[in-house]
Amino acid sequence: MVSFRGVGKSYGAVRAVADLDLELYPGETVALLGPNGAGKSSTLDLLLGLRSPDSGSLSLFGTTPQRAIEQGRVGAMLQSGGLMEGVKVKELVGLARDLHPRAYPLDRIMATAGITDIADRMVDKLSGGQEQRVRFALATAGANDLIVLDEPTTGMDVSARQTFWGAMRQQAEQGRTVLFATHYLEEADEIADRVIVLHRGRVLADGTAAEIKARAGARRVSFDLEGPIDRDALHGLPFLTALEISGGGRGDGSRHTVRIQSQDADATVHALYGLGAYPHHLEVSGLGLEQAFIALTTASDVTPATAEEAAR
Ligand SMILES: Nc1ncnc2c1ncn2[C@@H]1O[C@H](COP(=O)(O)OP(=O)(O)OP(=O)(O)O)[C@@H](O)[C@H]1O
Repeated sequence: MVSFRGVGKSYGAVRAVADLDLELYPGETVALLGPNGAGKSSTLDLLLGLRSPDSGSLSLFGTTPQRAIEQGRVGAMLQSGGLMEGVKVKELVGLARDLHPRAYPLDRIMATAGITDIADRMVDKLSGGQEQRVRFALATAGANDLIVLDEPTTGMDVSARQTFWGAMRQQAEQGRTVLFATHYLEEADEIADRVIVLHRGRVLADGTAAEIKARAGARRVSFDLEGPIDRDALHGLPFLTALEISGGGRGDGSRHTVRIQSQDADATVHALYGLGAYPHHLEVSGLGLEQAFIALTTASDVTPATAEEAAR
């Protein structure tokens, strides 16, 4: 239903999207992740026909983005662009409803977005989180087949976020495709059934959150050490990608907690015993999505971050 073939987009010398191939299928909930400047917003702008590609081609529902939007197949909630001022919330949502070829009843849109209680508020008097909910109402004013959300929960409090994702789940259960860009990796982990990691305008990884975590390869190893520690020897352990040592006072008898990221946890632990160390509370676990994301993006950088930075 969405197809990018070799799509490129530059702004002057900045290559925001580079030779991007991407297919989205009906009913998927897809998270678009990437560090700042990775090209997420540019990709969404291209998808929505707000910008034209310099190279390659893209289609939505077998037609152009503009045509698909005219047909009321796409709803979007973007980061940029202010809301219309001088109108009440219900008037603005009513306007979006009137423009939608397959609109839902106004009460239902307002209730779904959790804005019934602010229906009579002026749009320019809303808090950041309330504005986001109104944007959400505008994106879901009718029966869209695809919903595109650029960092939708920025500024929302915990309960607003829960309401928001509950409503999005309902949309997905009704067979809609939901594509959202986010910096909240836990949202991607919990909500998306597919995660696409963009970096420097290209797809770096594409799969379920579990696949992305496995793809990062690294595992976490943590343990405590009693007594004096040899920091250089720990830094010299094989296959380390990150090392963090905490605790330990000035006295020799104190306990340190060591957290390691390793590309080969078995070999690292073996070498640790080889140092004559006796690790207590040894734990080996997979990476969370956040660490996997950092491991993947830093590994692909020309200048990788230091081990300490990667561990943070
Ligand atoms: N209108 C523009 N003019 C010039 N450069 C731009 C423009 N829009 C984006 N860029 C540049 O293109 C690159 C990709 O930006 P984009 O906003 O798509 O990234 P992003 O992944 O959405 O970033 P963020 O997470 O910070 O929102 C960045 O280097 C950005 O500075």
